[in-house]
Amino acid sequence: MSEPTTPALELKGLSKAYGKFTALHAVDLTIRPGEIFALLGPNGAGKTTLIGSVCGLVKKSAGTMKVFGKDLDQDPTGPRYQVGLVPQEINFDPFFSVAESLRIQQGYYGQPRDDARIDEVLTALNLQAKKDSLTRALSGGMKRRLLIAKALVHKPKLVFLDEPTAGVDVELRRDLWTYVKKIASEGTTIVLTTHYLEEAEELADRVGIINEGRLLMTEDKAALLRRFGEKRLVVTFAEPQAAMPAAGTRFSASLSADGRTLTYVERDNCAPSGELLRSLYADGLPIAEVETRRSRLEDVLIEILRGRPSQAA
Ligand SMILES: Nc1ncnc2c1ncn2[C@@H]1O[C@H](COP(=O)(O)OP(=O)(O)OP(=O)(O)O)[C@@H](O)[C@H]1O
Repeated sequence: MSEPTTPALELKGLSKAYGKFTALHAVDLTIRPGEIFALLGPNGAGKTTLIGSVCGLVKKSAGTMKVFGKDLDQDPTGPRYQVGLVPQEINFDPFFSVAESLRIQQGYYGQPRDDARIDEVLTALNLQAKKDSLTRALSGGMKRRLLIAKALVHKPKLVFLDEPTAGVDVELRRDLWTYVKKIASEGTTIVLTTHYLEEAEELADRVGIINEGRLLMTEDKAALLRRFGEKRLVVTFAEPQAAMPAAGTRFSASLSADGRTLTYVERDNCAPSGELLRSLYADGLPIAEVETRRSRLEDVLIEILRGRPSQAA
């Protein structure tokens, strides 16, 4: 049996009320060290409130929060030195240069000046050429790169990325994905919120779904896609079929009203769609086009938020 490891983050009954409005309802969440966890949910679900509570930007109403086993009520500052946050909003002093603002950040986290680390982060985020520019002279995308550099320069062990690639170009998205994977492989724990589900699909080991302040589920991404996902085979015939072909009946496929397309939904424990296709060819049906489509995280999330998963657990 493996040794129990101390979670990177442990939330128990975390609640937040803004006046009469409850933004977080007793959230329990454990993040394992070294994992990339994507917290997904619609606008206003409570993602930023959760992250803000851990980072000390939001005052929780109830519950406990532990970072690497240390209770933030008992020590609100020490454990937070191990945390980095990429906030949604750009928040730096426009009068410092890029390098200066990173040096200040190192000092703020009680670290000695480390120019090599600054260079490393700037290179990883493709910002090296702007090292001596004033931050106010950066473009929007470059500002976002700097925001990420600032969150990482003190080598945090737990990093929150709150919509890190909102409104940025494809190149930064790719750079960031590569860098996030690299630091995760070196042991950094990442909690990510994103509305780009492709981003969660690319990066996350595990996914949590939050809605209206309630954590609905947490699950390994691959298992979630297997459990709720489906594969769809759509066959278009060159000539309309008057009735469902025999093979389609055997596989419980469906035929469109105009007889032109046959659709087969393949789920776990179903016969593979390749078998149906082979039967259709063997029966000499006039197949013009074949298309397959696998559920993406986006499809799964929509189903779960609608409260009617495409397949029961
Ligand atoms: N300072 C505040 N005062 C009152 N209500 C607030 C405050 N901050 C957040 N809220 C409310 O709390 C709820 C959760 O907001 P939060 O910013 O955590 O959502 P989110 O999941 O991060 O959304 P988004 O995806 O849009 O960033 C929202 O209904 C929001 O209006």
